Amino acid sequence: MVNKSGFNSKEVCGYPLSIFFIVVNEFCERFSYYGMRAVLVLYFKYFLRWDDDLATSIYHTFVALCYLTPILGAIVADSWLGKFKTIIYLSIVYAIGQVAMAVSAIHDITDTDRDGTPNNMTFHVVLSMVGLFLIALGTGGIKPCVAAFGGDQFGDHQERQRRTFFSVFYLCINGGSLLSTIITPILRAQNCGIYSKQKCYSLAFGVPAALMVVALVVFIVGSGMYYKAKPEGNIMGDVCKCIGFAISNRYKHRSKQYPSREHWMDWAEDKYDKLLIAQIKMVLKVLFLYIPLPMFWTLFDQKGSRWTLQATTMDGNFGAIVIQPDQMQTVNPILILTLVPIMDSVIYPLIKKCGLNFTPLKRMTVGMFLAALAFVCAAVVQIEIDVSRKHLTYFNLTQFVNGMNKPVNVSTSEIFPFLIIIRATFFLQSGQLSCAFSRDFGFGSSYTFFIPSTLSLGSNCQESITGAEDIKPNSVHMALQVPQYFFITAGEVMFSVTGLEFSYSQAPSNMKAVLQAGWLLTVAIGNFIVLIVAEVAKLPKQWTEYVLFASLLLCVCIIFSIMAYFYTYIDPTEIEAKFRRNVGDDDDDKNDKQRKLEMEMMKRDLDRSDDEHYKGKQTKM
Ligand SMILES: N[C@@H](CC(=O)O)C(=O)NCC(=O)O
Repeated sequence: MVNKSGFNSKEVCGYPLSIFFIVVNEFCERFSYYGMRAVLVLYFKYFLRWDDDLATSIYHTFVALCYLTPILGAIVADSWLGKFKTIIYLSIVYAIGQVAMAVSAIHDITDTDRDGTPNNMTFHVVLSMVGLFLIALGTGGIKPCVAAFGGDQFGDHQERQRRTFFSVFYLCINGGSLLSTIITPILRAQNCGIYSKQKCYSLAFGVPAALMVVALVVFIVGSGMYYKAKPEGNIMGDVCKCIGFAISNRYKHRSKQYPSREHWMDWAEDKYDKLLIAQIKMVLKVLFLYIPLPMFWTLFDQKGSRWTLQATTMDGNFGAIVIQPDQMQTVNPILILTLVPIMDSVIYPLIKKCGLNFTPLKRMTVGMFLAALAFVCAAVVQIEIDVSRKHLTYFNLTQFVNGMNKPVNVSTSEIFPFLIIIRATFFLQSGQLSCAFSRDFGFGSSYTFFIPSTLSLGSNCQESITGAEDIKPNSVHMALQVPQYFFITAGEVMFSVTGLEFSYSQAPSNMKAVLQAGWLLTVAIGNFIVLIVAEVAKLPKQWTEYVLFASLLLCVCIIFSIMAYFYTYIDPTEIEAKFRRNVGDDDDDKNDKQRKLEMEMMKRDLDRSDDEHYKGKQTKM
């Protein structure tokens, strides 16, 4: 198959073979990203021993950084390296970051006294922060490139196949996210270590690191099959320069003696192409509409922080399986995989049949409302938890009272997680004495075990050791989080999937990437808002913070619906064609030299008439 640029690519069932490598790459990369992110907040809390607020703040700073770097990636790819090389180089940076995270979580490295806790926490903090910075640079940098690189592989005659590719691409994102969010919490819950056994964060970060290496290798293997478009020049730079010129030119002509122009961007006409100005106007119109959007992400991204911390205070016993708090996040991709097809093939057509015009902006407004509703549900669940007063911690606190007159060494290994309850086995070691006993725990419970003075060589520890329950297990079930996950995911489908499509359809042909970067920027700002609101509000009760966020989004939702009401949908292709036709008509009549001459004369005439006009105004005044 020969694509639009004359590139001859191999095809399978009408699809370029190269996209197979891109789709697999995306699956592995998203596995790596979401797998690492799923356990991140618990790593901060239980490994680095940060409090909930610091853990939440650093988590959101990291997510914000991941969505700020796409601008950097887009600039590097468009103006310098091209998409292929940008993906390769930034994927290497990304993989190094993931490896740094895995190494930072090996407690044995600084556990000099071998008591199970790191002795030099600064080393672990610094290494993990460097790792997170590299990951943010890598994942954000490649984000606007991979999907666009996939789109580039199709010819103009393959519109249908390209659309299918983007759907499969989105499903791969959520497939990767779903699998990793199930697997990494399981790995994290294992015990591992050289000198002492601790929760295995190093493995939970190590597997995503390995998957990132796989993603890179798969992408490189496909190298010979890709169509690699040359960098088209820095469109983002051109846009900024043109806007800058319009502003400075407007400022230079700020005096009332100069006639105003229809749009402030028209002040760029003195130097820039009319088509470019028209395209920038379209982009600015959409960017203006983006202003309230970060608030949606402020709520949406808290499922990885506040909601995961909330789940640690709940009972994850689902009968046949025990769900880890960080595994609750899988509800989101599961619902995405089911809701997207249902919405597309049932709900939206049904609404259309009822004669309602459910425009993209209306869908996004409803999506915001649903996210606010999700936080109302989270607040109700939080009140339940607070009332139950059994929310100390998800981890079982265990202490031993030693009745013997010699020291006893106790170690433990837990059997996780596909059991109805958590069963912990303890190993006791004191001189010649060595025995083991097992106990079942409920989530959040705390026990004290008594080692009797009579314990000796050959004793049956299972029977001899008695225990007392200090804190009863968490009683509020994790299933209560399902409604809040349902509303936030339904909101995501209506808001995010529609928003992406809206941004694409309203963007001029050469600025689709600019608007994608703008869209991703709203996610970054949303995550910064979490930090600001949480810091400024400093509410004593978690449920009041949820209500505050729900109220803020509701207000923003009302503002957005008003803005949306005044928005008029455009067809960028038609507008661009109109401008090109005007230039084309000129081309038919004039040769290059003549046109240049005419332009010069026109400009001189304009300058003269402007001068006269201004002079005239001055005399009138
Ligand atoms: N629904 C999310 C994935 C998740 O949160 O598990 C999604 O589709 N995100 C888009 C992305 O590009 O990661």
